[in-house]
Amino acid sequence: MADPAKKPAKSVTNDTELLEAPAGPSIDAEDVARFSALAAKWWDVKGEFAPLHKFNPTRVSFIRETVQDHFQRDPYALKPFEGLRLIDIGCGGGLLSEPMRRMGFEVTGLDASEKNIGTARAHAAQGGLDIRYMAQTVEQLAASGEDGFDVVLTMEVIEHVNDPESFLKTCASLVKPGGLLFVATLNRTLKAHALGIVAAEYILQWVPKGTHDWNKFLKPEEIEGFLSDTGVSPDPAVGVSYNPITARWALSNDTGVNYMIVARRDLL
Ligand SMILES: C[S@@+](CC[C@H](N)C(=O)[O-])C[C@H]1O[C@@H](n2cnc3c(N)ncnc32)[C@H](O)[C@@H]1O
Ligand SMILES: [Mg+2]
Repeated sequence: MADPAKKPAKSVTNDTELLEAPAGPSIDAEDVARFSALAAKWWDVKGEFAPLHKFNPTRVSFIRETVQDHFQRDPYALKPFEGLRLIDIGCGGGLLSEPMRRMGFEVTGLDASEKNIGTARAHAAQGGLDIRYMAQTVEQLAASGEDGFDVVLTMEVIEHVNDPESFLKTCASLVKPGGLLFVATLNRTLKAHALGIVAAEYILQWVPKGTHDWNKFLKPEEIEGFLSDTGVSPDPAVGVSYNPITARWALSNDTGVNYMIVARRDLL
């Protein structure tokens, strides 16, 4: 297995680690291979994906509250989202797909890495969760004539793709009339470089070195620009910040490091 700290070779054809990654305009094969190499670690709360586990409760409750308000669902229901279709694009090991299924959504989890999908499937089966997992690119799914989704999630993925604009436009095309798109990523600021890369990868070593490329981080206005002619309208970005004193993540007004954007498609 490749050492995730070391960048795999560039060539797609000469590296077996990379062969399993489907090709497509948004695929950064090197990046997908880095996640594949860690596939077994997705559910290790103390492993390489510890930060995702740590901020999962914050983003899951944000999604829950936003969807509840938007679709006027009962906040006290055990499974408030029954009857709604959700797709988790770049689902990795299913850290979001699973809580979404538990809240009643009919869930499709899609990832470019066959190995990640293998981990996600095995974990969902252990928990008795019925989730449709697919090792595909979003472009392949969109081209297959798939019906739209009430909720489209692409969380912590866009900073890992090539051609983020075409990737996001394809994601937006999957949102049904009246539906929602959630995008989460890191901002291209000096602060995000200091905290998201220098601190997280080198000082605290929360994630393997090389996990992120600062040049691929996006400013909220760039995401808004990509969405401008897609028919989905973005709300203002919401920050997600880490408090080093309480060691907790929370929503905040500071979009300078991690942030999420919700965009809405009008009903026909
Ligand atoms: C940081 S992980 C995020 C996982 C998950 N969304 C979460 O937040 O828990 C990024 C994931 O995106 C996947 N990925 C990268 N580029 C992709 C693409 N173009 N299409 C689909 N998945 C992609 C990787 O394989 C990896 O599993
Ligand atoms: Mg990331």
